[in-house]
Amino acid sequence: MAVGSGCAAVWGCRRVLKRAFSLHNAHSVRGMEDALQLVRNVVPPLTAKKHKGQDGRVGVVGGCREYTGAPYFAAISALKVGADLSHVFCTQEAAPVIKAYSPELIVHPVLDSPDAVHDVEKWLPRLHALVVGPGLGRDDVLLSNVKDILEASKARGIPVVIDADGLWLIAQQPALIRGYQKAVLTPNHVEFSRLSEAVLGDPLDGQDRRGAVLRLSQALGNVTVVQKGERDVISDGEQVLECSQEGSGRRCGGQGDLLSGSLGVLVHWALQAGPERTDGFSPLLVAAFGACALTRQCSHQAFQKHGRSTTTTDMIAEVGPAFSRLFET
Ligand SMILES: NC(=O)C1=CN([C@@H]2O[C@H](COP(=O)(O)OP(=O)(O)OC[C@H]3O[C@@H](n4cnc5c(N)ncnc54)[C@H](O)[C@@H]3O)[C@@H](O)[C@H]2O)[C@@H](O)CC1
Ligand SMILES: Nc1ncnc2c1ncn2[C@@H]1O[C@H](COP(=O)(O)OP(=O)(O)OP(=O)(O)O)[C@@H](O)[C@H]1O
Ligand SMILES: [Mg+2]
Repeated sequence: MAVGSGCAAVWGCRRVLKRAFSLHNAHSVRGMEDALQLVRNVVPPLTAKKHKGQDGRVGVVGGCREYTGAPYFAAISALKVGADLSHVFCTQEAAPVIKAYSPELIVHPVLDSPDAVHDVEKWLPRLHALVVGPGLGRDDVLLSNVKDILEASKARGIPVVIDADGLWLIAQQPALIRGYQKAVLTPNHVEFSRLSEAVLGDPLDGQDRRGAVLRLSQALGNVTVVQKGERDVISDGEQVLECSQEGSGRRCGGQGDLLSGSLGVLVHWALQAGPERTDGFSPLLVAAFGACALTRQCSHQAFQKHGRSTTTTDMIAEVGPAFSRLFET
């Protein structure tokens, strides 16, 4: 079934997509293919008619004394996926380090300044999406600034991807994000348990990952949740998708940052395309599926070249070829 043209009814697509997206059963490749096609539907064409910035201006909020790699990975991934401009809002100390990694990023050393919230807020009208948390750390002053930045982003309707220490903040104050339908949370195993405990008071049920992700999303007022793992489980509180695109056995740090940065761009593209292009599925669900598939494909391709020595930098070098392979076929 070709989703889009060949799919007569949204409900037909839904039935296909609702089947487990596992490569271990006969329907799965077809299910994965259908979901990949939905992602293809939202990728904007490259034309001579566009101006710089139209395909995405993404901001990453993170980067402190300890962690400079994570915000770099997220921000450069956004650019490599196809954003036109990628900003990093980090602490003063982290800024020169991040700038030195890449001349392609716009780096603002503002997150620990007395006017941090104002300094970020003035950029918000120019941003299409914000990725909050990679390498943020857990300093109370920074977290308090980020809380206000999140409130300001919500007030402007800016889509937010929340990852890493941003999820630590949400676990302390779930109300910050509850009911905000333009938010996607991307917890790893430990971050998911922490959120689940904080929001539902549940210890994680490892047997029923789909149910656990669905329940967390519902309890947060249909915020989209991506639980990363052996399979990535994604839910908006109504649908559950699983992504089992082949990755690799390499679990080096930074892969989640690649995912959250990519997702920043894909969320913008999917929202811009709208539900008609995603056959009635939530654009954020489709964007999340795309970012998961892309990250895993990067891991797969990098591992084929570098084996055990694969690092996130090797994966980022695969973003272009992996994207073409998955979404430009
Ligand atoms: N190069 C860098 O600057 C990097 C910085 N990072 C940053 O490091 C900070 C802390 O992130 P962490 O992810 O370490 O979060 P946590 O500080 O919550 O630590 C999670 C711990 O759980 C462990 N863990 C992960 N998956 C697990 C699983 N499935 N089962 C059992 N244990 C598991 C990890 O080894 C880690 O020690 C964040 O700001 C993050 O963005 C990471 O993104 C990695 C790369
Ligand atoms: N056991 C696994 N098998 C295959 N892929 C996995 C496995 N665990 C995680 N992944 C993939 O690795 C990517 C990052 O997930 P991970 O759980 O490592 O995030 P993270 O801990 O937040 O990473 P980071 O080090 O960037 O913080 C995701 O695309 C996920 O699909
Ligand atoms: Mg992480």
